[in-house]
Amino acid sequence: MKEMTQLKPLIEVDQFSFDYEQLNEPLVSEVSFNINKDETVLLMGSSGSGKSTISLCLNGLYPEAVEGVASGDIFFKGNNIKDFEKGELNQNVGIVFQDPESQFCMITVENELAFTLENIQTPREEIAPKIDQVLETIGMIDYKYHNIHELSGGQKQKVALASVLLLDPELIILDEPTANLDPVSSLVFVNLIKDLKLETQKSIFIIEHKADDWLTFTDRVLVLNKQGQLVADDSPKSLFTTNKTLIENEGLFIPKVYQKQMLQPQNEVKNETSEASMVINDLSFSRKKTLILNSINMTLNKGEMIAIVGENGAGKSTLLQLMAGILKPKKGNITFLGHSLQKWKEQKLRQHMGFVFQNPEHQFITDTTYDEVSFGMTLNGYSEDVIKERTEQLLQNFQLSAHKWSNPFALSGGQKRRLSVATMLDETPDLLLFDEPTFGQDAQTTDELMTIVKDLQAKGTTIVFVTHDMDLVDLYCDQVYVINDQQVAFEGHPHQLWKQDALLERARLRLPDRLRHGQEVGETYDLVY
Ligand SMILES: Nc1ncnc2c1ncn2[C@@H]1O[C@H](COP(=O)(O)OP(=O)(O)OP(=O)(O)O)[C@@H](O)[C@H]1O
Ligand SMILES: Nc1ncnc2c1ncn2[C@@H]1O[C@H](COP(=O)(O)OP(=O)(O)OP(=O)(O)O)[C@@H](O)[C@H]1O
Repeated sequence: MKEMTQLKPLIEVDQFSFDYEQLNEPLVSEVSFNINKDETVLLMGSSGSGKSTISLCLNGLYPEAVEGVASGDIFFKGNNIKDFEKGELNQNVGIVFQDPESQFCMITVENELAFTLENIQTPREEIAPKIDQVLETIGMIDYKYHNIHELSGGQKQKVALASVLLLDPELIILDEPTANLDPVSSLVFVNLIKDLKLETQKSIFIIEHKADDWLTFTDRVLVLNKQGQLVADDSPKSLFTTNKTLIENEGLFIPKVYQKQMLQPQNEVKNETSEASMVINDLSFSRKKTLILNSINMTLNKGEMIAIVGENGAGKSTLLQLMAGILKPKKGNITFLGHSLQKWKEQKLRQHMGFVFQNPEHQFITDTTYDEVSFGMTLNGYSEDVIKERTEQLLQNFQLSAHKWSNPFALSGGQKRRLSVATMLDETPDLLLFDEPTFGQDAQTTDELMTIVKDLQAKGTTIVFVTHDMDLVDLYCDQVYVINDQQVAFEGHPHQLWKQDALLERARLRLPDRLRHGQEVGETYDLVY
């Protein structure tokens, strides 16, 4: 497959369909589109519509790696990808997976990147400088010798990107690449891809639910509908102005610059009862002699919605795991419902407190979506009728009924996240701890998920979530904590936080959409690591 015709589109997808054997209906139906050299194409579609599946077909991983059947054709520079040798396409079409963890083969960051370079026969003497250069570019040089499994979610995502950059492919596919990045890292990342494209004329294919930051260099937007058909292939401007209804009907996010009216948060309301659900006193925690959290004090009141924010690696997930009793504090103590967390019996604690992991896969323990939701109720001895009724209801609320008998690991990224939340709601907990609750969701599922969470809050549940989504903080939270330099750098209502310019910058946060006045498409930021 050495001869490649330059004039053809880089990628040509012709009447392409895809069926998973486990699904009753075809997932992707007769989709046709091109990606030309030097083009940036954005693919949008509701959660579960088949976006990741298409991207994995573009670099030839699917259908071979799954129980699925494809029809139609995909061409790379005029050559059918079926005719490529194994691995040959990977160098030309690089992909950053939605779940970066599924991408790694080695233990340390350095070895992972060296492995990538060795696979493409990079001369030995070039390996070390190339690794240093790419780690500098993505702001991860300090983590060169770290174990990958000990990195935070955002740090893992950056390493996955570094790996693909080293391959230097002609087409880079990015499947929700900024989902785990803090707001400034996310913008830095987008600008990095933009510069890369300008300098090297690479083609970029992005899957994102929120298109905003990508618009300055997106040539075309494709929209996949819920039936797996391609219903739009247009410039962003034309699509988001003349075809807005289509986007709304598919439940997708309309970029801020094309919205007439932004959603407004509720007014600041003082919680009159102020009864504490959890109190954290002088909490410190270290990992491998590195201090992660230093003397944290927090009081989480009953029935409040509380966000924890901060840059990648700040210690947010660590703090949440300490609150859940999964990690034990080195110093200080945590009281939950008036009793020391350490004194709670595991089973009792789980009845009163729900915890949703950052990576939903870390939570799955059964073989079907149905069993995953009903597991807790079975353990707690509920009657079969009650279990069936509640499970069916939860599956319906989280748009998972059609996937009742699917293996949780075979769900789409967004579906996995919804399942991991549903499993915690078999009872109404006193405290619900979420690590990135809405990551990977489209506009409609974000809205539905937050409505469910708000209903729980109305019933008295205290909700704590870690997030990089400042709109979520702005719209829903009563209280926000900023973790910076191992400490609580801010505590208060989100409205107060948005006034703290210096802190926002230090903690790599951005204002929510509604407050970014006068910042048109093309917003640039003074971006330095
Ligand atoms: N199992 C582990 N062993 C050692 N260090 C770890 C481990 N897990 C995380 N860390 C380190 O602890 C620090 C805090 O990680 P944590 O996951 O709490 O950050 P975070 O604020 O949730 O980040 P993100 O926004 O990227 O998810 C990071 O520097 C990370 O590299
Ligand atoms: N390996 C698999 N086996 C069976 N079904 C699968 C498999 N992978 C994905 N699916 C199903 O195919 C559908 C599309 O999944 P895909 O990951 O392509 O969606 P997506 O549009 O990327 O969604 P999201 O925005 O939530 O990431 C989902 O309903 C999912 O359950």
